[in-house]
Amino acid sequence: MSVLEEILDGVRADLAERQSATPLERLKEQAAGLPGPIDVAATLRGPGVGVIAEVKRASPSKGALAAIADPAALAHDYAQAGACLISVLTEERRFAGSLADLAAVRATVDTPLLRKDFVVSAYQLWEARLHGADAVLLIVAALAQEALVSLVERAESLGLTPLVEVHTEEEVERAVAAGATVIGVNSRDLHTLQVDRDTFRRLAPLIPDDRVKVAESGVRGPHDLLAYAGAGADAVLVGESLVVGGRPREAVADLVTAGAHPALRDRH
Ligand SMILES: O=C(O)c1ccccc1NCC(=O)[C@H](O)[C@H](O)COP(=O)(O)O
Repeated sequence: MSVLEEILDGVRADLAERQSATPLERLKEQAAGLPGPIDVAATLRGPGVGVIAEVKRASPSKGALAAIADPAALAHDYAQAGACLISVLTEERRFAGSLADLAAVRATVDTPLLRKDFVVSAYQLWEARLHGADAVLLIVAALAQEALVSLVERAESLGLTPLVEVHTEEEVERAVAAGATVIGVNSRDLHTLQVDRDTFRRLAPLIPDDRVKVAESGVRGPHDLLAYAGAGADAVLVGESLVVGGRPREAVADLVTAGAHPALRDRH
C-alpha cells in the first residue's frame, strides 16, 4: 500500500466518525449566515508571484517538523510578512493538523485560507466552509474523475476555490477536464515522497494559460521561487522551509520580496 493510500484509509475512518457525531444537515445549519469566502483565484492572479505559506507541524516524509503551539500566531507572522494565502493542514494522523487549527487561524487573520487535507467527500467542503476556509485542496491522485468533477462543482457552489493538485501529465489532463481554475503542480510524488522540482517545469506548459498555476513543495528560499517563476508559476506553496528555519516571518518576507521583483510584476 502506498503512503497516499494509507493516508486516505485514515482520512476515511476519521471522516466516518465525524459524520456520525455531526450529520451533514447540522453542519449546513451551522454554516448558514457565514460571510462568503474570498475569490482565491483572483487573489493568486495579483501582481508578481504570490507566496502561499503553510502551517505544517509534521509530514509523512520527515516526521515531526516543528512544535507549533500557536498556529494562529504563526499564521499572523505569515500574514504580516505578506503571504497572499495561508495553507492550514487539517489532517491529523500524519500531519498533526486539525480543524481547530483552521478555526484558530481564521479568528486571527484576514488573509484567505486554504484547507489542506485529503478531501474525498462534500462533507469536508462544508467543514472547510464552517471553519473559515476560502479554498480547498483537491488531489487528483486521490479521486476518481467523477468524484473530482463533482467536488470541483460542489466547492465552487459553496464559494470555495478548489486548488486542484497534479503530479503527472495525465493528472493535468484530468484537472483541466474537471474545469479547475487553479491547478497546483506538486513536485512531491505522493506515492514515493520524492521531491523533483523539475516536475513543475515539465508540466506547466500543459496547463492552459487561463488557469492559475501554483508550484507546490520543495521551496527552500528565493532561488527556488525564482526558478518556479521562470517556469511559469503564478504562486508557490511553501511549508517545511518556513517552519524548520526558526524565522518564519523573515523567511516569508524574503520570498514575498523575490516574488514582487519588477521583472515578475506584469506576468498575468
Ligand atoms: O509533505 C509530505 O511529506 C507529504 C506526504 C504525502 C502527501 C502530502 C505531503 N505534503 C503535502 C504538501 O503538498 C506539502 O505540505 C506542501 O506542498 C509544502 O511542501 P514543502 O514546502 O516541501 O513542505
